[in-house]
Amino acid sequence: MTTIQFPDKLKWGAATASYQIEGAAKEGGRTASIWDVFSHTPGNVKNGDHGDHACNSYHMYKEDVQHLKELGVDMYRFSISWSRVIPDGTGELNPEGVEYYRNLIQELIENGIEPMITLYHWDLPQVLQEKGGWENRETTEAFLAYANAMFQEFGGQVKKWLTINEPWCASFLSNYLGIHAPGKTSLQAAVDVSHHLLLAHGKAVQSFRDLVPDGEIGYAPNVGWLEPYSPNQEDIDACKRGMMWQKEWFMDPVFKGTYPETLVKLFAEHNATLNMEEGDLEIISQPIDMMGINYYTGSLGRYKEDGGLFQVEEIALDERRTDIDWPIYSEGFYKTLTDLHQTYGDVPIYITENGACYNHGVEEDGKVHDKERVDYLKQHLTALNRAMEAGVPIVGYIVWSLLDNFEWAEGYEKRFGIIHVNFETFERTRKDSYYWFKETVENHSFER
Ligand SMILES: CCOCCOc1ccc(-c2cn(C[C@@H]3NC[C@@H](O)[C@H]3O)nn2)cc1
Repeated sequence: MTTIQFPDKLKWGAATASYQIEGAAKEGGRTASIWDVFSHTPGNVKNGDHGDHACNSYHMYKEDVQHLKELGVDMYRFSISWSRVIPDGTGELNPEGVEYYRNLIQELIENGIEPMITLYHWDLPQVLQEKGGWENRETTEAFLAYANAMFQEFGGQVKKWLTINEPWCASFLSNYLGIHAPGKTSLQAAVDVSHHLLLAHGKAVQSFRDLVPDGEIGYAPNVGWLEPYSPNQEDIDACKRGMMWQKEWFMDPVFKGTYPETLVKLFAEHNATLNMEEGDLEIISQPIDMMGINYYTGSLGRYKEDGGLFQVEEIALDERRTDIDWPIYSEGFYKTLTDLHQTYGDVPIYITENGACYNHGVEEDGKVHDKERVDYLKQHLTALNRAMEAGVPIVGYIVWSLLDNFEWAEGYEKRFGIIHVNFETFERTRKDSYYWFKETVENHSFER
């Protein structure tokens, strides 16, 4: 047996998101978000699932906090439902909505768990979508007002903040590929949304410096790794293009104050122009205190002339896939982390999401034997440890997810939790992976 030992300074956490776990969609003054509309539109979500009740965490947050306390983690990453705290998208705060998050934060702190808030985890108020949503530059001002209100309400107790979760998903997956809300299929819309998300991020970072001067703020891009299928230059270039879409497009503006020219040109060739105003990039490239990285999967990449926008096709390294059919590629995690460090320097990195979809149910012994998830976590935490030893400044690892939850267009069938949720009774059952993660956190190490 080999021991994988982590430095004591590495923080451990678990993550969720508002639309995926809260439920109470029409309670406490909350109004519809784009995900309420999208999930209630037939055909958009598997099995017609939606987030009306989700994990019922709006009513069960105290139990969730107890699971976190007994897990022994340092921090809990959750997101705020914008339409719960500001039902009109702009203007008045909803006291009931604010009170829910104040109670959650209080419960966490009283149980020795540090809150990490994600301001935008995809659930834009529908009221704002009806005014153009993120395609409308004005939404960046609405986001700033929402962020400021949250900084003022919770900045005294909450010192770790993320502005935007997975901007690639919230822009291209949602407005070009049409797979997530609002389900558009316009490259121009996606390019506009991606820029406005980054602009909103920069405006919030600027304001955060005044409102929470002792806090840390960042954002949480998602990245996948594409390893060239062969040493042929066309395969190497195809992989660079494919990864640029999630990596350089969302990181160069923040860390270098520029967009990658290759993609600006590629989008223009497909009639999608980057519409910026003077000063936008200065706002976007405000220094941040940390970067969240969400990593799940990777594969080999090979040039394919008719391989879509980036002329690349993905080929799984081997047949092992999770139950959401994503290849398992922990070496890609190591390569992603070392590549980011080489490209963007010593910005502290939180792994804000890493985890696997396995759809085990509760067995007759009342347990959930998700060995495959434990194996996935062992492989990826080994890769993380290698990256730390290679000098990558990783400061935290936050597993996705604490609970099985609403996995967007895949609905409830796809389970990422270390805790099983019965979506009829809302009963929580700790999986084998919960107990393995608890021991790993406790010992800062595991055997493999
Ligand atoms: C190119 C074609 O691609 C078709 C599908 O494309 C994707 C890509 C990525 C995802 C995806 C889902 N998740 C997990 C969530 N992260 C945030 C949290 O809320 C988790 O639920 N991350 N990425 C889904 C679909």
